[in-house]
Amino acid sequence: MSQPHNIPIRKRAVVGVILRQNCFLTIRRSLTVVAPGKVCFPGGGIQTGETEAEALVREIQEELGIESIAGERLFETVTPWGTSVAWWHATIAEDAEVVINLEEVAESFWRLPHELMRDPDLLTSNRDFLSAWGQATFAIPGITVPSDWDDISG
Ligand SMILES: Nc1nc2c([nH]c(=O)n2[C@@H]2O[C@H](COP(=O)(O)OP(=O)(O)OP(=O)(O)O)[C@@H](O)[C@H]2O)c(=O)[nH]1
Repeated sequence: MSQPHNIPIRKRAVVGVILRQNCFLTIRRSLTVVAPGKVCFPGGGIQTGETEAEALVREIQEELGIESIAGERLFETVTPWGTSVAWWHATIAEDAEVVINLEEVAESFWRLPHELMRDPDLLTSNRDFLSAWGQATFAIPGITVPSDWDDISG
């Protein structure tokens, strides 16, 4: 765990870290969901009886209309509002075409790490996730930390 555990866990969620040519697949949340307009990875709450990997694949399908394969569990955090978030690497077909679900997602885009880090709309927890990656707390398959990461994240 990356954070102290004095926060009671009220909910469990999973998010998908998907890469293509050094870019992360990211979404801008729709204006009708929690944290409207914020930028983050696809993901959502884990339903009763679901494994994290099952929830991951379901959420990516629901939000982006693409099939994915759950890879490695990378990291775990607890948000200040009591959501335990499991961060998973996931893969999609090279030619997979994203079709966003407009009820949940306003837009999706591929972002280089520094572009994401500098986005003022990035969810704070995602900035923390990228910082931890930059400090080699965990590795993400298929991408290495940019050599100028300290300048980017500082
Ligand atoms: N989707 C998503 N949620 C994230 C990310 N990072 C992060 O801390 N979260 C947290 O994980 C939780 C689940 O996100 P969510 O709001 O999309 O899920 P939800 O249960 O409302 O939606 P759902 O109805 O699709 O399950 C929220 O507390 C959210 O703040 C991220 O990159 N993507």
